[in-house]
Amino acid sequence: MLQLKAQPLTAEAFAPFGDVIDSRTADSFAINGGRAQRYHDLARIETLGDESRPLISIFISEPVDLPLQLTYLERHPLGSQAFIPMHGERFVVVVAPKGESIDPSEVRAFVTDGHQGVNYRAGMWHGVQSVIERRGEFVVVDRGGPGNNCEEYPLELRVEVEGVEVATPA
Ligand SMILES: NC(=O)N[C@@H](O)C(=O)O
Ligand code: NI
Repeated sequence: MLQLKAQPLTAEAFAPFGDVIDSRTADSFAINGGRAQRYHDLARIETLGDESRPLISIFISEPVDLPLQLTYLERHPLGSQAFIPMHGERFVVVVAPKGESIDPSEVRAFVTDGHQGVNYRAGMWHGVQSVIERRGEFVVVDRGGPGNNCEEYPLELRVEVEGVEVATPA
């Protein structure tokens, strides 16, 4: 079993896998007469294939137990997938580079700080949404349309997250 320790998520470390969505590290410009700031174009949405279109959904997810145990990673070959927490929820992000197989030495694990969302590039291997500490509500932006857009790769993973309260049952 592959054992990993989640590292704090940064845009630089996550850059090979996608975008970190965070107003604190993004440029912005004034709109609405100066009453609001627009943090513009924070992630690249990919929707591939005929009749594809972007979807906006909401996930309400129970927290995972820690250490996080995964038995596979998945990918969406036809589109990107973004997760944006609605109430400051933290989550574990496990990723591996695109390809027809996964080299265990290239798997990376991160933990978000509650302000951050992520956007996985199309075809990027990742663990399923894994909110920690409490039930989470996320805006999800990904791809709809024909074709199989979810493939799994079996991989036994155990991810430790330091300094996290144990989730209390809902
Ligand atoms: N199944 C689904 O919509 N979600 C997964 O793709 C995930 O990454 O959590
Ligand atoms: Ni996914």
